[in-house]
Amino acid sequence: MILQRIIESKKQEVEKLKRTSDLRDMARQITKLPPARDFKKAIGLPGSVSLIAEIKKASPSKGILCPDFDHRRLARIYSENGAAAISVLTDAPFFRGHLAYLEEVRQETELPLLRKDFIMDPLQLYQSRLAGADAVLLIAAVLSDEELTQLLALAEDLGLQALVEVHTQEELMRVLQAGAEIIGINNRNLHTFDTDLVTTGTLMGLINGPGITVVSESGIHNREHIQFLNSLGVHAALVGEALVTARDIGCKVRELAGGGGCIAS
Ligand SMILES: O=C(O)c1ccccc1NCC(=O)[C@H](O)[C@H](O)COP(=O)(O)O
Repeated sequence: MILQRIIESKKQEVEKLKRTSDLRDMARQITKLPPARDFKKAIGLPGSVSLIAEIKKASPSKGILCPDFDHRRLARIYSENGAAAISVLTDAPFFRGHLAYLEEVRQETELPLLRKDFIMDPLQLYQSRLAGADAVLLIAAVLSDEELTQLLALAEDLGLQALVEVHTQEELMRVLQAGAEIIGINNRNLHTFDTDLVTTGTLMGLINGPGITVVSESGIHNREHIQFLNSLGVHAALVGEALVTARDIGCKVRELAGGGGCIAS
């Protein structure tokens, strides 16, 4: 499965990073930073679906999505047209992202920023906060219960919020048990890469605790999809491909964020 290949590559990347990083110095630098922005609050407005707009150059399933990719420009367009938060893919080998994109996007917008990567080690949380992230993605499928609990606690200590991603009922039960408060339901089947919003419909029905913010991720392309998610009570939609491949990106952001539509994009 692609996730296993990504994780093997990420483990090697993190081991290399550890050889050149001074965690204590990173922790010292973090104490000097202003507080992170409130990602959960920005995306959790009841009664509507907030847009988390993703800066995504490529994907393992589709290759290069955006040949004239410009992360700074995307951040400005997303901010000016009604996105509630921005997700920045920083994985290089599989998504052609870069940590520097996060730092540079931070200079373009005041919106909360999600670092989207494959986080499995505390060092990556320190690195994320220093690069300007307000929130990080934690993927239940690649973390044990113990790792998930530890990373959630450290993220909170560092002032980061965590979007915890699930694909199945079993993963959902694990992350609720671990105390996740922002849950991402990923509609992408990682074996086939097919997306189906029914995944959100199925898992959403199993979340009934108060204070949980739910994000539907992947395969969201148009206003009808957003309306369907709204009918389920989902708080936010995470969208990459439909935005970066749109002919008029600003229009597409407005269509998905509910601020007016666009024709033929
Ligand atoms: O995008 C992929 O092909 C992919 C493959 C394997 C693991 C993760 C993958 N995507 C990460 C994401 O979660 C998406 O970038 C995000 O949900 C936005 O999805 P989309 O709107 O469908 O680009």
